[in-house]
Amino acid sequence: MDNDVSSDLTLRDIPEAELDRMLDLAYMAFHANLSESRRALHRDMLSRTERIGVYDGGALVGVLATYPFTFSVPGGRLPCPGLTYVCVAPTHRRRGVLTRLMDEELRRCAAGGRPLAALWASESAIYGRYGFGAATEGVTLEIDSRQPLRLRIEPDERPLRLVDREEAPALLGPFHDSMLAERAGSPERTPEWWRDKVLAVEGEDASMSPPRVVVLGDPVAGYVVYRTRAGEDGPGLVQVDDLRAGTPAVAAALWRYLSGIDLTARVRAVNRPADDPLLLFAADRDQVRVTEQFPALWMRLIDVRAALEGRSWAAPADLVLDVRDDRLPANAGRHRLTVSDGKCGYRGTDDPADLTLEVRDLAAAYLGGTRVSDLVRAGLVTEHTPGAAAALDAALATERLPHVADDF
Ligand SMILES: CC(=O)SCCNC(=O)CCNC(=O)[C@H](O)C(C)(C)COP(=O)(O)OP(=O)(O)OC[C@H]1O[C@@H](n2cnc3c(N)ncnc32)[C@H](O)[C@@H]1OP(=O)(O)O
Repeated sequence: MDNDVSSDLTLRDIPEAELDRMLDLAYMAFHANLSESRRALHRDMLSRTERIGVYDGGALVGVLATYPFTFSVPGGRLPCPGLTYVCVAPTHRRRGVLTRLMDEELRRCAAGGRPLAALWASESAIYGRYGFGAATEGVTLEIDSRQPLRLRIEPDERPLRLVDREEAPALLGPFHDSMLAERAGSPERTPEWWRDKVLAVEGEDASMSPPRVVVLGDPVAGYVVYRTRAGEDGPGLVQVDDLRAGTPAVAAALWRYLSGIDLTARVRAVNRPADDPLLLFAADRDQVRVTEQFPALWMRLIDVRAALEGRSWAAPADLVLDVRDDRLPANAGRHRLTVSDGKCGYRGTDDPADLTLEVRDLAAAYLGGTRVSDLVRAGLVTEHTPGAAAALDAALATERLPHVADDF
């Protein structure tokens, strides 16, 4: 694809002075028409990113930015840039501009010693070719709250309290951080991320209220960030942006609170883990429905060895993986994965492979969200040694499904 880019296109860093041009391009590509205050917020957030652009003469025609995230992986955390604002001018689409940006970004990640990269895709067809696999899934849950939420467990009866937006990051940050160990797949949140993203007064959907923050327990045992919208002719909607609870009883108390808010008849949590305990402790599954299921975080193993050695492992294994990686050939070829005492080693070998797989499929399985044996059954991974996929699954297994609540 690189050859398709005409020679007068150049790639370089986007300076801060050009943030408005970058936003103009992004709003055009995403068909957005945003308020001045929202634009100012985006400008501020973009100023904290690394940015690369493709220019046609003086015109900016393609952009890509990265947030400097650290992500939870099983048993630890690893540097993992979050790719965002990926867009190409409609006049320059399908000429290899994205490929050029992406190859440069992957090269920078590798040179900078970043073992992983992650993104949310606007369309699922785009990023597999660059070695990204869908590593976490989200589900949308809807509660019919015209009736009180019926539960099979006793909710925590401690009082709930509303917290100011300004106080929330300092109060919730340490609790949120401590919960990251429970599930892989989430970025650590800085105070700026809380302020500008999670708790932005004007959210992505301008029809929703500012965020409300409700906390249970002191010290914090659980919290919810939600927004509401009045109904046109009837009861309105409660939209849950973020809910975390230390125990099932605390989760039950928060869901019951949300379901009881006056003048609303529906609670919608757009992005929850597929193994959300609410689906089990709801007494009436007709009252709580899964209305959508979607790939959430797309992950790229930039340095397969560092990524594998940087997570913890659930069962011993001794397997030769033959990894295919066209874009970062340092990852390609046969490697022996040996796991003992929860740690793995990964070294090049000439021994025959037990499994042959593309790096995008290894990324899908990396956080424990996709089973390698399912990928074998789907014809995507080749199992040369019977039982090898099951052995790798046992080693990769995590107690809970990975999940990311933060989109970016
Ligand atoms: C992390 C994020 O920010 S996600 C947001 C992504 N951005 C958007 O959706 C905004 C609107 N879309 C765009 O700006 C552009 O169409 C982009 C960025 C998706 C693609 O940019 P382009 O420069 O056109 O991509 P490029 O020409 O490098 O395409 C490379 C390959 O991907 C394919 N491809 C690109 N976009 C898509 C797509 N949306 N769906 C399916 N295939 C696609 C191309 O056909 C091409 O395939 P080939 O190598 O087999 O020929």
